[in-house]
Amino acid sequence: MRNTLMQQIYKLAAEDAVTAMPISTISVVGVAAGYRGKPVIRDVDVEFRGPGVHAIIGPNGSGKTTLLRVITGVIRPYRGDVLFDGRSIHREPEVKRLIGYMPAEIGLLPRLTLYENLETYLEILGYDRGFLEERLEALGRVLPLDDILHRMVGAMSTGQRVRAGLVRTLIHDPEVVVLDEPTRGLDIVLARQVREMLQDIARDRMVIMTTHLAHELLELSSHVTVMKSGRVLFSGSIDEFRRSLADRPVTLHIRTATPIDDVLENLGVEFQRKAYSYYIVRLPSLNEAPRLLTELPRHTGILELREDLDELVKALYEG
Ligand SMILES: Nc1ncnc2c1ncn2[C@@H]1O[C@H](COP(=O)(O)OP(=O)(O)OP(=O)(O)O)[C@@H](O)[C@H]1O
Repeated sequence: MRNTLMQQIYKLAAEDAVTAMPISTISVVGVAAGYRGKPVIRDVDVEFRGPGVHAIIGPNGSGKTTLLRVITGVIRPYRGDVLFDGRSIHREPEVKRLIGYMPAEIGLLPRLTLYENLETYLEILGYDRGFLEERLEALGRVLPLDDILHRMVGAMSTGQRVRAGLVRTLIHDPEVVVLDEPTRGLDIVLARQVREMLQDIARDRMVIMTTHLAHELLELSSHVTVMKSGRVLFSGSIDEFRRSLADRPVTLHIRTATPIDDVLENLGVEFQRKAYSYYIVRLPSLNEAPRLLTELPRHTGILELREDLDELVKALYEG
């Protein structure tokens, strides 16, 4: 087994949290929600069951973030409810303590240090300072905190801010971890580290996250929920989703450190070189992506990778 960061964190968490019981089911029941009285999600019925990564995908503006906000109790639905093993997050506020939520904007106050953010956050949740020190000691044994703990959040680099955001998200040892595009804006190496952490967390806990990246979806997720125009179009296992994608082509935009024409030729994929080391690769099916993305780093650095998951989802559900 890999001795990664999160395995260690969760070993510690298991020692700390003797009484914690994993949440086995989150049920979103008949939810309509939105802003200023206007619903942006409607008739949403979906269930997240068991440990693993539950990905929510869908085009921009389809309501993914709004759904996460309803699940985490940040906004109240106009209709319906969200039940954590039968307990309503909207009617029983203590249920919120079971969740660690990292919004797309990370959710830290920029004028405070990480430490001050953590103090404020735990105070809101009703924990005392002793608990903060205890958890920091546990997390600090495995997650580098020295360079970020007393740094003002507004002065952090993107990678530091995401690391700080994860510390804040995990500080109260949550049963359910909810993340809005956690790898957005990260370089390839850091994004991979974050994915490894999430995989480890998801061994025994529920992780619910949004993504726009097809390869991230296939690499990480056990379950997928597809949203479009505020409604859920599909919710099921990654295997069911893969089967529905089996014959769909996908286009990847890849920038590499050095040219890789011969590597791509050997892999037998269709490609166009647009500039010195910028390629457009057309795969016959999205299921081919993991093979390609495992092979390429053996030959050169990948500087940038984009795939149009939205386009794929659109093609799937409109055509
Ligand atoms: N705070 C807000 N106030 C008013 N409208 C909002 C607010 N947040 C989101 N919306 C609107 O709700 C709709 C759904 O947005 P949401 O952010 O949930 O979608 P999304 O699927 O997460 O999009 P993206 O992929 O771009 O992050 C959009 O039309 C958006 O403009």
